[in-house]
Formats: sequence, C-alpha cells, structure tokens
Amino acid sequence: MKAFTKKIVLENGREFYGYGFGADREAINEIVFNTSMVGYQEIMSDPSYTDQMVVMTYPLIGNYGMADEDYETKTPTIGGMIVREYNDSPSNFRYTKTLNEVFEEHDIPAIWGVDTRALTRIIRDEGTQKVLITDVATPRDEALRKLGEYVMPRDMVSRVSCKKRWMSRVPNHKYDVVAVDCGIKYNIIRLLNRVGCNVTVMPYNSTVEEIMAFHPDGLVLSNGPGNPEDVTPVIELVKQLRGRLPIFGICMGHQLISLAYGARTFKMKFGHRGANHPVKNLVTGKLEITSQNHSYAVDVDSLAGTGLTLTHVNLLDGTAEGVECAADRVFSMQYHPESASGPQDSAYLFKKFTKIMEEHKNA
Ligand SMILES: NC(=O)CC[C@H](N)C(=O)O
Repeated sequence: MKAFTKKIVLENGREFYGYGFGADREAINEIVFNTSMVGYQEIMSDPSYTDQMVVMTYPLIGNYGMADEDYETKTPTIGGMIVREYNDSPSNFRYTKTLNEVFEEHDIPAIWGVDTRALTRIIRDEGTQKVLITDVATPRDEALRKLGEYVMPRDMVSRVSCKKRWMSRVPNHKYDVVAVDCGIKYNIIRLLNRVGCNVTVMPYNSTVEEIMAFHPDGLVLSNGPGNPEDVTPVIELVKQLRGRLPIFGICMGHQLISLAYGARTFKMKFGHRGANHPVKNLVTGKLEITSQNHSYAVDVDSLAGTGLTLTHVNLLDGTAEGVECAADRVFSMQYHPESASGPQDSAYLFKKFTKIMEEHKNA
C-alpha cells in the first residue's frame, strides 16, 4: 500500500489519513456531509458550499468526470471535498475534464481514502465543526492550534455574488424576472428560462431603484453561502418590495424573506445536505423528495404573527421547508426546487411563480 500524503484534523482532535488530490495546499473550512448518490459536479460548483469541506457519503466519486454543461457556477468556491474512493478515469462520453483537474484549476484541496462513514457519524453526533486539511507530517498539536485560532469568514455572499448585472434570455419570453444573486445556482436560471422568463441577474446589494428600473414582473432571491442574518441588503430589499411584486425565494432567499417578515433563523446541528429529503406540502398533502443544502433553518414558532404561513415541512425533523404570504404574492422554499442534482418533484414551483406573475400583471 502506498504511503498516505494528506490528513484531515477535526476540532475535536480526531485525525483521518488519506491521499491528496486537487490543490496541494493547506486549508481550514467547516466540515459538512452530503448524502447524494450522484451530483458531485453540481455540489462542487454550488456557491452555497463556499468555505465548506464536504464529506461525500457515496463511496465512489469522479467516475463520470465533469461535463461543461453541468456546472452550477463558473468559479467554484467550495472549501474542499473528502471522499472514500476517487476515480480519475471517467467513462462518460460527455466529460471534458476530471474532478481532479477542476479542483487543481480552482485551487481547491481534496482528499480520498478516508473512512467517510466514521467521519459522517462524528459530524452527525457532535455537529459541524472546523477541519484542517494538511500534509500528513503536520504535528497534531500544530493542527489543533491553527484550528483554534482560525475564525471562519462571514462575508461570503459579497464574495460570490456577481459584481455586474448579467442576463439570460429566451426567444418570445413572457416574463421579465430579476434574480438577486447571493451565489445563484445556474439551474435556477435555466428553469426560469424554461418557463418563459428573461432573467436579469443582479448583485446582492442592488437598490430598489436599480431593480425596478428593469420593470420586473417578479423577483427571485437565490441560494447562497453563510448565515442569512449577515445578508442585510437583501433583507432590506424584501421589506421594501413585499407587496409590490411577486417574490420567489430559494434556500438563502427563503431565509431572507422569513427574516424580513420578522421570523427568526437558527443554525442546525449538522444541516441538511442530500438529494433524498422527504418534504410534505401542507397545502396539497403531497410528499416531495427534495434536494437540500443548508445549515440554517427558519424557526417554525417564530412565524406566528408575521403574515407568513408554513406551506412545507421536513418529514425527518419537522423543520420549515416553505412559507408563503399569499396576499403579497411572496413564497419561498428552504430546499432546492431547481434540484441539480436530485429529484425533480418540486419543479412545479417555477410554474407557480409564473402563475402569480400572471395574476400580478392582470391585477
Ligand atoms: N443553499 C443555501 O442557500 C444555503 C443557505 C444558508 N447558507 C444555509 O446554510 O442555511
């Protein structure tokens, strides 16, 4: 057996040895786990994973390579990836690069050969924590000192949001939508295009005047990394625009709508990350299998008196998965109706958005 080259050290002192791939550098991130059986490309390019080191519980990663059409952003900011077995010889005819090459290109460190089951149990039992990926020779004491001193950054949305507005348009469009970019996943834009929307993607700190200058039929608030309480420009935006035009929030966008209406958010022990989370639609009684990626959640009890009603609930732990203020034509989901990756049970929500934009136009 060849000698280990890298290791990861957790805040609790546990070490796991393995082999480095991607960028050959040290990094400190927050460790989280994802239970999706496919979708490592969408995960590695989802901006909501900024500064997070993702443990993939599925044991084989890399085997279908990376395809140009499947990125969720052009410039991945994921902290890193921890996998059981990495396969560097993809067999998919669509692949253009290997995962290792893309990690190298974007200076993202990764490690394979790790007992990801044991690691995931630690995160599940003790919660998310800081992790150091480093050379196998780094003394444990030095690693723990670095972890202790490191303060996780809080300005992540400003890092991943676009700096200039950009557009994604379709022929014979029916609706003009402004998407506020907190770290938007491309599949949100693709699915809006598919239901007839021209999308103008705008920086997260755009003003009401800048947004209204495009005469949008509706506003989308995107997913994004970090604590929603830090994203005050978008919370302010919702306070000013609620009732003036339809608003559809996704993940971070859902948390920001809830905060703007006066509800509270809290950080969960280890979050929800995977492509198989059961959610109940309380309006129809139907169950959806959903794609998820979040650490924070809206406190269900704090919704009372805000004007928002709970529309969707997580069947694993009862947390809030969707809220709505029908009078304002505002609704939002904690999970990812755009999937990428994951089941497409929730794509109906994009049609719901066009329906309320239609009602707003005719009102
Ligand atoms: N995907 C997201 O938008 C995540 C939202 C937020 N960063 C959270 O972790 O809860």
